[in-house]
Amino acid sequence: MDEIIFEIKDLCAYYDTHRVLDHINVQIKSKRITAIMGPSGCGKSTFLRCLNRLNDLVDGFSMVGQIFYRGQDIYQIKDLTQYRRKVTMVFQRPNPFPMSVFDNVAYGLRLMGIKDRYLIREKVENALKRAALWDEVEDKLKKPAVQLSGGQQQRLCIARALAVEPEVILLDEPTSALDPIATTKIERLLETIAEEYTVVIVTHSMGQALRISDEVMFLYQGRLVEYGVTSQIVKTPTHEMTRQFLTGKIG
Ligand SMILES: Nc1ncnc2c1ncn2[C@@H]1O[C@H](COP(=O)(O)OP(=O)(O)OP(=O)(O)O)[C@@H](O)[C@H]1O
Repeated sequence: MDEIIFEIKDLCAYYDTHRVLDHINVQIKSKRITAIMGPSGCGKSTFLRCLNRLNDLVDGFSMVGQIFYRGQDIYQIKDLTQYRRKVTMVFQRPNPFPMSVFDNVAYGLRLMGIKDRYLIREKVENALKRAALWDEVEDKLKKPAVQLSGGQQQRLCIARALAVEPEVILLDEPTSALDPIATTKIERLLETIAEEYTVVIVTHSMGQALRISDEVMFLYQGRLVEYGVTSQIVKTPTHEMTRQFLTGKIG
């Protein structure tokens, strides 16, 4: 039986009075890659950001409905830092901190109160290896992270997320600023980490969704118009909007 990690019940989201998510009901499976697709402005990023409450501080944002993470209503959670350690986010543009490669990955570990230098070193190395970056940076650990290439910086951000041992990695178009080679490396990496983690990714690329995702959610004007196994939906979409999106008539 597939384990459900997120259950979203009747989620509506608003910026002031503008409704951008419209009665979304969906369950997201654990240790799978779920892609969120749909035309520009349909609410993909807003949905993703709801999953770790990143919209909380956005002016004018409000929502109704419920999001359960492992059965717990996330809007009842008091310790958001702890929650965001479990449900972490990687953004569209790589955003390494202005510090060394090593310190970027060690940052969250130190924040957790880990002081043992050997343990930090071991966890940093491990995270960089899981992010398929170790071989490229093992002799650059003390160099500023901003000196890495864009693709390396994005894998560093993924390593930073992995270091604190999350359960879910949310990614908002993580490859849109990268070239095809860097994109392929990130896609391979996501496929590998999905054996251990739940991955939810916003992507504009049908090819990317097909290559890496198990399930896909199609949003259209804030509504979830289709959800299911990616290969099946691509072959036989049931909704007219999905069909139009797949054939490039809307995008
Ligand atoms: N901070 C904000 N304040 C007001 N409106 C917003 C804000 N952020 C997003 N919106 C609006 O909410 C709607 C959904 O935006 P969202 O970024 O979630 O869509 P998206 O599908 O991710 O778009 P894209 O593919 O272009 O990134 C859009 O109409 C957008 O203009």
